[in-house]
Amino acid sequence: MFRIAPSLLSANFARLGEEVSNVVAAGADWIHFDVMDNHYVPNLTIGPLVCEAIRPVTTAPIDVHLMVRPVDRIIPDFAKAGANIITFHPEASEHIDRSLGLIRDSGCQAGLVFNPATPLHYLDHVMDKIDVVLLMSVNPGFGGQKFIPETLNKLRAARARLDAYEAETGRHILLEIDGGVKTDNIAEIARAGADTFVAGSAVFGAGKDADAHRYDSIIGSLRAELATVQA
Ligand SMILES: O=C(CO)[C@@H](O)[C@H](O)COP(=O)(O)O
Repeated sequence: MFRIAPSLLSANFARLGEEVSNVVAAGADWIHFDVMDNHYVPNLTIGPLVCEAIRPVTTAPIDVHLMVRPVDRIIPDFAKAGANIITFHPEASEHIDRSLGLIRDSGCQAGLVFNPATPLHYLDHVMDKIDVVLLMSVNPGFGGQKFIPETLNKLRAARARLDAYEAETGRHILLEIDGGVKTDNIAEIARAGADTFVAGSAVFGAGKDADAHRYDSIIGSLRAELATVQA
């Protein structure tokens, strides 16, 4: 099963609730929520207050991607604000195992995020505490960047690793991709192993005026491309 997670980073912030309802009505599976701190990444976005504000608007899972350092003190705030999934960058955490535990203990699913040049070995020893692996296919901080093609090899390596883990334990870990996902590359990205697709500018760039019909059309096109791939 494939999941599409529009990234709010490219949404119209003046009409955020409406944007959330419209993309979910158009078939989005998750809402991707990018948290940037102007410290770990050179940009500043939204926090727990905004997460709390959109929570009543949808029952779709809110997928919080923390691009912040330090990580731990903000985790309980997002859990209280209604996040369902919380992911963070291992190099931004002092104690990766502890941060994953904090997320799980607060009732959310937990994941690690890998920048294009961050090695997958951060997964060693913590696989049992992970629900999602998120690979960045751009350097984090901004929407609208171009997909970095080398990410396809990294996806294949991550897929092999997660499949081997599932064969051994019976536990499925999601493999999410984020950055530069469009209708013309989503099928290739799925064939490389991703099952969950963050798309910011591809979705919201197509409907800056919060026109729900445009979201139907772009999410429909992304799904049509995915339908050509064996899940
Ligand atoms: O986390 C990030 C950027 O740091 C992403 O979620 C982007 O927001 C994806 O945007 P597009 O590349 O799809 O426009």
